[in-house]
Amino acid sequence: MLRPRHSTMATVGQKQQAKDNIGTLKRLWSFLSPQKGWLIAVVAMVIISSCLSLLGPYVVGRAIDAYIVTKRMDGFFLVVALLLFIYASLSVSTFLQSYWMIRVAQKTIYAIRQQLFRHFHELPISFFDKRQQGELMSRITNDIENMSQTFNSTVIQVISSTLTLVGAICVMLWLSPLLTFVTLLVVPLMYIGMRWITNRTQKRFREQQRCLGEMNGFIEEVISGQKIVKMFAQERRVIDEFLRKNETLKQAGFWAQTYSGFIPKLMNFLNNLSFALIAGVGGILALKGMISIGVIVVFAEYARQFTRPLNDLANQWNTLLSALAGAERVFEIFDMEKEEQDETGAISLDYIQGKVEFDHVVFSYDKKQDAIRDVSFSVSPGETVALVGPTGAGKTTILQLLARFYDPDRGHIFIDGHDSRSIKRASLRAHMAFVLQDTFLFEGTIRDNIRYGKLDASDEEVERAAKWANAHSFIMKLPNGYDTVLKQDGGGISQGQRQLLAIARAMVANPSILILDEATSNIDTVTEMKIQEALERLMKGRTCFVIAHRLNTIQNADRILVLNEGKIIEQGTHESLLEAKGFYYDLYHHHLQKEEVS
Ligand SMILES: Nc1ncnc2c1ncn2[C@@H]1O[C@H](COP(=O)(O)OP(=O)(O)OP(=O)(O)O)[C@@H](O)[C@H]1O
Repeated sequence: MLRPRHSTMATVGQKQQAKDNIGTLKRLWSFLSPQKGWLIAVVAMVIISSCLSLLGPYVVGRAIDAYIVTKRMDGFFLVVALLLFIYASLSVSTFLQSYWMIRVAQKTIYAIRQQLFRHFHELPISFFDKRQQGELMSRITNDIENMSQTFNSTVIQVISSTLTLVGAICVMLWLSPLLTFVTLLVVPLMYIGMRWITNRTQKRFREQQRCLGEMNGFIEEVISGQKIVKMFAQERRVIDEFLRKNETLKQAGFWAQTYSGFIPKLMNFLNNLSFALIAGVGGILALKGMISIGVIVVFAEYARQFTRPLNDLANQWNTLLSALAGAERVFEIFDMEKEEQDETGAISLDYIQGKVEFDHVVFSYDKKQDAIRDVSFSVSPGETVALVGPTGAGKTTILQLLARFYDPDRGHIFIDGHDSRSIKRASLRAHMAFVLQDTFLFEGTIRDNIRYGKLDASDEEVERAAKWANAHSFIMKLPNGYDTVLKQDGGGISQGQRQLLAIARAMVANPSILILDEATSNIDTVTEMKIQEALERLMKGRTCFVIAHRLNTIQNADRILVLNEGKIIEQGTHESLLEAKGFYYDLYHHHLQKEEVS
């Protein structure tokens, strides 16, 4: 009873798959089409080389009948010279076809990679929040590489194999329809075998790519969090987890390769079968004088030429399926909705004073539970606001909304009186600088890392900012001063020094609004004092929002916003809040004070 239902579902699935594959191929074509001219040249070369490879055996067959069987030597050398010419031209045309195709492939892959990388930058922060870095990197590296290899060889192989097949069948039919029929007897077997195999391989290849992406994500996570792994002695658990992922990948890879490995074996068997049939039936026909020995030789050679392209097509089919699986994953990223475009008529602000207003702002990440619930407050230019509250209270979310990484679901945020939605995101962020807990430094010189805050800053500006940020003296002690190259993510300098560089970077940007997420890590007292002093200089005259952990920062803030469960429950100065003996009072006595003491 279940069987028919099952097979109907399978057919629907296959139809959908075929539709998806055609869709993916169409999208690939949109990337290939700018290279149309070169593609035409490649196809021309493929046609020439396919004709030449068909011509060779035909000339050999004719030579056997005309010269060898009849033992005539006149013209024999001419035939040899002709064969030399055919095979030399074949070499040249095959060289040109692959040289031009590689050119087309590399240009196309370059365009896809470029577009994908650009697209990554247009995606909203929420996209990155939900995904592993390594898995995304796998798409831009592995999947694209997979496509590149397919472009390099598959297109040529598919065209050349198809042409050779059609050409061989035509010549065979012309020479002997009966022997052609015998040769073609194996084709239905090939079709059935291939269908059986490819139905199984595509699923497995997709699974293999997915597992590879997942494993890359895991590796990336473990390598970047290696310190934490060691600190918590989690090596065993991590290795076990890797073992599980590796095992899944091995299984997926094993079945994908095993099924696809059946193809050449099947082809080989059918090849030999058709060879035997030609020899047997051809021999009988020759004995009866119906065909010549030369024709049998041509058929035997064509049978090889005939199954080889089929074999190639089958192999290429696998490569193509695997590349299509990769392409699907790449296009999946292209289909992700970009960060909302700036509203039409959105303005750019050359200068902002730094007045910030939240007006009944409500926001939820998952559209189920509100992270920010009806938050309203107003901050004057130059004011320093400390955000305090227990973990998950919504402090970071408020700052993310301010920088328009997300927009409120309800309510408004005004900057200098303009609704933040009416300001271009880039323009708004250009007036802000961030000094976050985990300072991200890029691979490059110290100078370039500071200059990241303002790309056109002069060397003098960079050094002035570093001096203000108390970073100059440690930079000068480094072997190459400002030209010292930092390893990826600032490896090679201390946590405190990284923070000083982050302050210098913000300083050079000269923002009107500063967003600080104070680091909680323990830093020696001298560096801590340097950071404190640098921050005070940086904050002066700017509107500052600080997720505060240091008592000192909180006490010095013009205003403290106390958050709990997404709501502002109290606000005021340190003294006034203590006097009120409310939530802040408890927080101060039970948490903030202790943290400071420790
Ligand atoms: N990217 C996200 N996707 C879904 N929910 C999120 C996301 N980021 C934060 N949240 C949720 O939103 C709420 C507020 O989080 P938020 O990070 O703003 O708190 P916080 O006060 O900054 O906490 P902490 O002091 O621990 O950094 C929490 O319930 C949190 O789980």
